[in-house]
Amino acid sequence: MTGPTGPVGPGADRLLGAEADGEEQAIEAALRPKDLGEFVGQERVREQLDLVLRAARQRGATADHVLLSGAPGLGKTTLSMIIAAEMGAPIRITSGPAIQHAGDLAAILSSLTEGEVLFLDEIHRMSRPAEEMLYMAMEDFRVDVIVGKGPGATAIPLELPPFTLVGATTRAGLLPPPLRDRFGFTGHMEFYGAPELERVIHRSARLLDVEIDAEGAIEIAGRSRGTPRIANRLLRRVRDYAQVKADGVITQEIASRALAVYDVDGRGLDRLDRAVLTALLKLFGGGPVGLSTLAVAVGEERETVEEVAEPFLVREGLLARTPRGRVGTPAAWAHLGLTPPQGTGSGGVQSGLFDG
Ligand SMILES: Nc1ncnc2c1ncn2[C@@H]1O[C@H](COP(=O)(O)OP(=O)(O)OP(=O)(O)O)[C@@H](O)[C@H]1O
Repeated sequence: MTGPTGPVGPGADRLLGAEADGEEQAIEAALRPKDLGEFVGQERVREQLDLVLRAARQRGATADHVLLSGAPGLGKTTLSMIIAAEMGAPIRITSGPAIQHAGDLAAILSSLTEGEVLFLDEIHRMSRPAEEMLYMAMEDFRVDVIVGKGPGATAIPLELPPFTLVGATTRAGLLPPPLRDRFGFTGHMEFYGAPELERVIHRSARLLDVEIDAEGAIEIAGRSRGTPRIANRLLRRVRDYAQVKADGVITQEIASRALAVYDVDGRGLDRLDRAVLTALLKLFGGGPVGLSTLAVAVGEERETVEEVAEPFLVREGLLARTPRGRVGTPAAWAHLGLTPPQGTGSGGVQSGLFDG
């Protein structure tokens, strides 16, 4: 289907998606800061975590369990690896969706060594029985392994070595309170400001052996949606452009030209984001319009519009979710250089349709 700005399609370019794909993971590994000193930004979490880890080291104890919450690509995996490195401990990495049965978790827990860090990504997506096993493991370093079925089933207690669980979630609110309460420390990762993203970009450029000037880094940082993973990804695409179309050096002009080729606009919106906004403003006069209608208009699934495009548009103050549907804000009209019709569209915003 064709949207108001041309075909977007289910495979719409997600250069700005915050998830990492397979190939990217290897590059990310090379760009990961190795200790707290190298980790850019997140001052509060860094300072608090530094205290937690230092105190544990001084006591010669295993660090308390740590919960990290925040959007994808903000550095939760990186921080879990830093925790292990700072504690001089090995790390085991798994994720909630990979643990479907309590037995899967028992197998992992029983093979941990003393002091080991277990990183459990997307911890909110673990199955219920596994979650209940985790409660006991976190608190008492013990699990009950159930042998047999029905009335003849018996629980065999299994002692575990002390370990540090680092749980990561994009939605701390989705965690059941008994699980949340068992973490000794919770760090909430915020989106990064432009100066921090510039530091991430300069650091990555050094590691990738790419020459970039201050303005070039500012240009990329401004389009990175507050997310280091996206900043690193844009840097690599701009590097390609600089290498093929210029002398390899990234300046403001090169970054700007490159990102125009990749359809990333000055504010960090990509094709899908702009298609959604354009449909909302041009076809529906700024709304309110239902999510399903908006999705059909841009030729995407409801979920794609809701989960991929909208969070950033809402965060940027360009789109509002109201009880009567989606509404384009005055900032959206301004961003696309359009004039709102009199008395409708963004008028909905002024007449108090916001739901919060
Ligand atoms: N504070 C930081 N300083 C420098 N680089 C960072 C920082 N945070 C993240 N990065 C870089 O961003 C990329 C993504 O980080 P990471 O994989 O840790 O994110 P994440 O929050 O675990 O994402 P997800 O939840 O999607 O797995 C990595 O390449 C990492 O090097």
